[in-house]
This record gives sequence, C-alpha cells and structure tokens, in this order.
Amino acid sequence: MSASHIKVPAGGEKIVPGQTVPDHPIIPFIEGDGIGVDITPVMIKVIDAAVQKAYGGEKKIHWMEVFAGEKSTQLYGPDEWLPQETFDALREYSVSIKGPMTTPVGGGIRSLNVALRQELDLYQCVRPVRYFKGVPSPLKDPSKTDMVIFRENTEDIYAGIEWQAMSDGAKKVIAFLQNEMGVTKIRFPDSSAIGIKPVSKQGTERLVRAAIKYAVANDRASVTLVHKGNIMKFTEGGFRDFGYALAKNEFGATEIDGGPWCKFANPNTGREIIVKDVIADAFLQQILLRPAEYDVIATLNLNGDYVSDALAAQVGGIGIAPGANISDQCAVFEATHGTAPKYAGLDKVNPGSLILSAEMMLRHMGWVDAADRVIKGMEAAIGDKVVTYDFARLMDGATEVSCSAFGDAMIERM
Ligand SMILES: NC(=O)C1=CN([C@@H]2O[C@H](COP(=O)(O)OP(=O)(O)OC[C@H]3O[C@@H](n4cnc5c(N)ncnc54)[C@H](OP(=O)(O)O)[C@@H]3O)[C@@H](O)[C@H]2O)C=CC1
Ligand SMILES: O=C(O)CCC(=O)C(=O)O
Ligand SMILES: [Mg+2]
Repeated sequence: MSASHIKVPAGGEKIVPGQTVPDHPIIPFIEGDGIGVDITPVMIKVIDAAVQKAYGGEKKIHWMEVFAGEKSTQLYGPDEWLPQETFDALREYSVSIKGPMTTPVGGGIRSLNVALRQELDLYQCVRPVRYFKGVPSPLKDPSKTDMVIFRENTEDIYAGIEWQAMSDGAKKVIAFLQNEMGVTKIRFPDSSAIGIKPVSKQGTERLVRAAIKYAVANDRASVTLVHKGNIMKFTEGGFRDFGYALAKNEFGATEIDGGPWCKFANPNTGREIIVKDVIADAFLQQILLRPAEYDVIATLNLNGDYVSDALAAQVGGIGIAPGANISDQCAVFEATHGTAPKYAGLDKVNPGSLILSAEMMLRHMGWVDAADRVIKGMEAAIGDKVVTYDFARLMDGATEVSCSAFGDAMIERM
C-alpha cells in the first residue's frame, strides 16, 4: 500500500450528511490537471473571501488537498491515478470540489472523472445554465435560457463496456450476438468495435425523481425528458417511459390530452408542473430557437454531456458553466469544462465555472450569504466589463484581465 499524502487540517470538522454543517468544515479538493493549477487557487481565494465577508470569521472552510490525475502519479507512483485514500476522503468528508482531469482519446486510461462518479455512485450530474447580464452570447436574448440539467451520471455508454475493433473481446461479443441472439445487422462484423449501453429502470427513476423534486422545491414550470427513444427504443425509449411512469406513480401526474405529456400541481405552491419529453436532436435546435420553453432537463449520460456544453455556449461559454455530482450520501462539485491544456499554467482562463461550482457547494451547505456574495462579485465584475480573454474577445470596451485578476476583481466587488 502506498504512503498517505493527505494532510488533515487541524481545527476543522467533518461534514456529516443529515447534520448541521459545522462552522469550520474540512472540504477536500482536487486541484485538477491542465488549467486546474490556475483556476483552483483562484476559486479557493474567492470562496474564502466570500465566507469571510459574509460571516466575519465565524465560519471558515478548512481546505484539504486530495490527489487524483497527473499530480497523483507524481506523488504516489506512475500508475496511481486515483488513490484509494482519495476515494475514501471524498466519501468520508461528504462535500468536496474538484478541478478537471485529462482523459486521453482512444487508448490510455479511462476517464478518472467518470470513475469517481461511478465509484461514489454520484448519479446526479446537476448543471444549472443561467445568464449573467453583460456576458457576450450568440443569442438575441440569452436571458431566456434558464435551465437546470439533471444528467444521469453512472450508466449509458459511459459505463465503459466496450471492446476494440478486431480484439478477441469484440470477436467474442459479435459471435455471441450473431449466433445466440440472431443479430444480422452488424454491417462490418470483422472490423467492428462493440459497446454496450446499459440504461436501467432504477437508474432512470432515481435521476428523474431528483429532477422532479428539484422542480418542486424550486417552483420550476416543467421537467423535460430528453432522449433518442425513436431510434434506441429500449435504452433511450426506456428512459422516457420509466420517467413518465415515475411522474405518475410518485408525483400523481395525470396525462394531458391523452399523453404522454403529463402534469401535476406543485404541493408547495399549487403551480402546475408539466412533465414532457423531446427527442434529443429536436431539443438541440429548440433550445436555440425557443429556450424559454425549457426549464428542468432530465437526460441520459451522453446526451447530458453534449447538452451541457451546448447550453453553456448559449449563455457565454464553458468559462462560466458550473456543476455538481451528487449521490444520496455525498457531493463532488466540478465545472462543466475540461483541462483546456493549451492554456495550462498561463493564468489566463476564466475561473468562473469552478467558482460558480463552489457557489453551488456553499448553497448545498446552507451558507447562502456567502453564496450570494459570490454571485454579487461575479455580476459586478462582468457588469464593469472586467473579464477574462474568453469574454473580452467578444465584448466591446472590455478590460481583459488574467484568471487570478478576475478573482481579485470579484473579491473587490463582493
Ligand atoms: N470533468 C472533467 O474533468 C472534464 C474533463 N475533460 C477533459 O479535458 C481534456 C480537454 O478537453 P477539451 O475537449 O479540450 O475541452 P475543454 O473543456 O478542456 O476545452 C475546450 C475549450 O473550451 C474553452 N474553455 C475551457 N475551459 C475554459 C475556461 N475555464 N475559460 C475559458 N474558456 C474555457 C477553451 O476554448 P477556446 O479554445 O475557444 O479558448 C478551450 O479550448 C480532455 O482530456 C477531456 O477528456 C473534458 C470535460 C470535462
Ligand atoms: O471525463 C472526461 O474526460 C470528460 C467528461 C465530460 O466531458 C463531462 O463530464 O462533461
Ligand atoms: Mg463534457
């Protein structure tokens, strides 16, 4: 077993699910690969300042670095991409935040991000998409884009069950499909890679339940199930059918005009919540043309990945696209974007996505005043046109600042 590299900060306490968050919580963080080295320290500085301004020293986060990705291989050994003690810490301390981690295309290691989500059963990937006034956008009225994506985070083709073309595994699976299952439609069986897409009733239900509960708690108008069930009838189509059945069975939804759309009254406000569905390709054009018609989105893993970046672009790009991975026991907050390797170490990129992910974390902890300060700082810096390169290149009269200077600009304006 490799040596421990995690140093537990003195004076902090664990957050225990179901109990009040202590005033001095220990929060594990993973710095992340690529631009992680730029954005993570800025996020910590901004969050510490917001907490200090909100609570005047009464509350304070005790940050605890845990390791994954390239930094972990340097510390623990060349093959140690995700040490066991990192998993253990994320589970034990229950609320954490991470920077992005690199996944090579084709061969090499499988995604560490996906591995974390699967191992910790972080089945909800929650990605809110909202507009900040002044951010440059390709839309005429980006303020109409206000959605919260609930992306299923443990199933679908992200389960990583696949075999390389012409490998023994692919040959075996193809032979099984042809000989035992009567499959005749693999166009080039001798040179096909093969992947498996598991989509379960249980997995769908817990995700759609979380999305509908969110809509109820936040008085949202609709929940849309986004799928490609016309083509993948039992996986994506199953997601839709399981989702509708859950809305009816657990929330008392009734069909509108013979279905399948249905509706129920929000038990808190009496306002109607519509549960509807849309095929993924149609959804991608409608979010550009009629974004106001969509609110809470529940979708499968791959669709959710595509939709997250597409929706982020509508409100200014993945520089300000936050997110959270949530299980019934713990939460790991992380930005929607990746490691943007060409910018690594340049102190250039927008730290906004990770800062807003931390803002979600503060709200999750019930530290609402600190979270509000973060939003205030962000809105004011953007309002003053003090922005990083990604916004500056699309804004007239902007002052382009570095990643760290943007963090400072936020702090000055909290
Ligand atoms: N959760 C995670 O850890 C994720 C990890 N990844 C991994 O990251 C690696 C790189 O992926 P890639 O496809 O390049 O996608 P990235 O999201 O890393 O970057 C794509 C482009 O998005 C823009 N961008 C990303 N982050 C920021 C930011 N903070 N501020 C401003 N602009 C930003 C840049 O655009 P421009 O060039 O226009 O300036 C950048 O070139 C891959 O290994 C991938 O697997 C990807 C997504 C999520
Ligand atoms: O794990 C990765 O490398 C990419 C993940 C991703 O794109 C996402 O979760 O949005
Ligand atoms: Mg993605």
